[in-house]
Amino acid sequence: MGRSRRASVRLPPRTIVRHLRSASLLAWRAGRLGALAQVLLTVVAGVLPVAAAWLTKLVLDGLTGPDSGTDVLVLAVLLAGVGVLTVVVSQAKQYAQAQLGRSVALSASGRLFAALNRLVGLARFEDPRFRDRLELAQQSGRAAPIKVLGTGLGIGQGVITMSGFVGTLLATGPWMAVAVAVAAVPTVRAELAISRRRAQMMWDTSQTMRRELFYSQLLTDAQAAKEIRLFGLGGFFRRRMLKELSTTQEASRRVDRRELAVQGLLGLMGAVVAGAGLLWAIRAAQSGQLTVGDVSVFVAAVAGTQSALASIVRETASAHEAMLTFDHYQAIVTGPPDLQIHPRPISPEPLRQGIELRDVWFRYSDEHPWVLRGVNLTIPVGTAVALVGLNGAGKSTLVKLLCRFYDPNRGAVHWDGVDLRELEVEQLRARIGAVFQDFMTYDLTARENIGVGNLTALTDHHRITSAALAARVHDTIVDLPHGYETMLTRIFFQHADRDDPDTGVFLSGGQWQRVGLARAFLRDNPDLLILDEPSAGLDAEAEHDIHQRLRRHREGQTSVLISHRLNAVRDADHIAVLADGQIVEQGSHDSLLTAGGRYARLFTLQAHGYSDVGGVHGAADVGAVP
Ligand SMILES: Nc1ncnc2c1ncn2[C@@H]1O[C@H](COP(=O)(O)OP(=O)(O)OP(=O)(O)O)[C@@H](O)[C@H]1O
Repeated sequence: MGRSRRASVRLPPRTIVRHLRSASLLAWRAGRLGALAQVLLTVVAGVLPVAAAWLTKLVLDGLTGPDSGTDVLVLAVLLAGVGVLTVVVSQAKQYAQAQLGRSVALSASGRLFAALNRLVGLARFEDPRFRDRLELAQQSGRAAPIKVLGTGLGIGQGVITMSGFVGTLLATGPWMAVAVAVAAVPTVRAELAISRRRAQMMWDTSQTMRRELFYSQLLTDAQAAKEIRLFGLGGFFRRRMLKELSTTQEASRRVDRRELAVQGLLGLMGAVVAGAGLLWAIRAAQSGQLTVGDVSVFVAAVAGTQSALASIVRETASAHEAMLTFDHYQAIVTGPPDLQIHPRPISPEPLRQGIELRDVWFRYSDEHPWVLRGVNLTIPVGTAVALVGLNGAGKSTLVKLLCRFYDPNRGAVHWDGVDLRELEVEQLRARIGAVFQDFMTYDLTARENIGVGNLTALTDHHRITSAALAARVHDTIVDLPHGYETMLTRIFFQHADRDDPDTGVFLSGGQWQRVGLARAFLRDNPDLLILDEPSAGLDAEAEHDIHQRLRRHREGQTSVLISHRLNAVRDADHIAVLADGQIVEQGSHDSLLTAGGRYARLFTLQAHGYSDVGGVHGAADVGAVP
């Protein structure tokens, strides 16, 4: 944990005040009625202890004084009423707080995820510091506004109670009011220091917490279960998870211990002050200076002032801590865009000439090596361009730049001569259809798994089935227990349904791949079709079939195809070979074979591999070539 991580929890007072305002506004906008109810109940809750103390005094004085009569009974009934009201108000406050908490959680999560969706690129999601922030932001966005309101009201309640008791103290033993106030000064400092320490601890342990979460999710993940069992990794990951958990716990134990020591000392000091006051009050009562009722209200006033003051200090420290973590929420919600946003973005026109990469240099961050080093490539409209290269050559990175998930560090990608940075990014992506190597398998129905490829067609049965037919997965889907409405997961079902196949199914890897293809086909005639290893999980027959279909589907369309099976790319109009971050060869299949370079070597190697075993279609993985 570096120095920068430690420094980040200190906030200037101006920022704290700004966060306080934002958090209060968030709570207020989320539930005005709930917030008002809280304020009202807090005022009542603040007055009640003072009323109870005074009524007790009056009852005691009535009982022991000369004119005891029916008034005492009335006072006793009032005292009992205050007792009942205290319980009712406390319960009502709890309910109002929980209700407000729910509204704030809804509103805060809505804002946070809207901010995440505004990030158009991928870099932030891959930045560990951002992920740490996100983890804390999810907690603090929901908790901080409630805490701020709660602490604000808690302080208000404390002030009301304290004012009542301080008045009482001033009337009975004014020096006691001063002593209680002076004893509170170190408490304020200590509580604020502890709150800072706790916020620091949360930031310092955020990575450990994320790792613990990662291991615990891994141990419960259905997909990971296979390897974990085969390789006997259960104990290994469990130990790692427990280690991370105990590291986090150790850090929080250290803060708890310090808090315990500080609280103990402060409690001792408070007890000494209260004890001295009690002695004085008893002596004063013995000498006839105070009545029994006076002693009771004095003792209640000392205890009440101390506890109200302690609660004010605690609440202040808690608000301070909440603001330190709320900073992460604010940083994400009000953070700058991840990619450069053009002030007046152009709406991209249908592709007429082509896409061009001009001297594109790219690396994932300053700490990473260059992946692309001056790539120049033209993808003319209506042509199929294949990207070929060893594992890690940068093929997927290049297509991610075409979708503008990242911007090049140097050079530019042009869409009909316009830099992608000048185009409206959502509209650009609406013109691109893609199947990625690591496509998603959603825990949704078959229809939705295809429909997410184009939300306007989500409920259009005809379009969904056409896409499924094109990807040759329609027959598989209609054979499922509920056809297109079958859930392609079994993770959401109740225990009682676990043996019922109707509740959801698992697809094979190849079947999923076809669903992924159908998803891409749902985009009507995209201007650019990206196929990054679209057939890696298919059997030889299916692969051949899919490639035939893709060929037809691509016909006349602008497409970029990545495949390690060179047989699948030989029909492309143009083949570009990537190596060492550059295009080292390009041309048609025939011209590249004639040139006898890298492509020719790889193709011959694969072809030999197949002729050795008598195969015809497909080829071995280029990445396997040393
Ligand atoms: N998100 C990322 N952050 C940092 N480095 C990355 C990231 N994605 C890829 N890389 C690195 O960039 C390089 C190129 O990766 P890329 O996935 O583009 O290669 P590829 O040619 O598609 O490989 P493959 O054939 O194995 O799919 C690799 O060295 C990889 O480690």
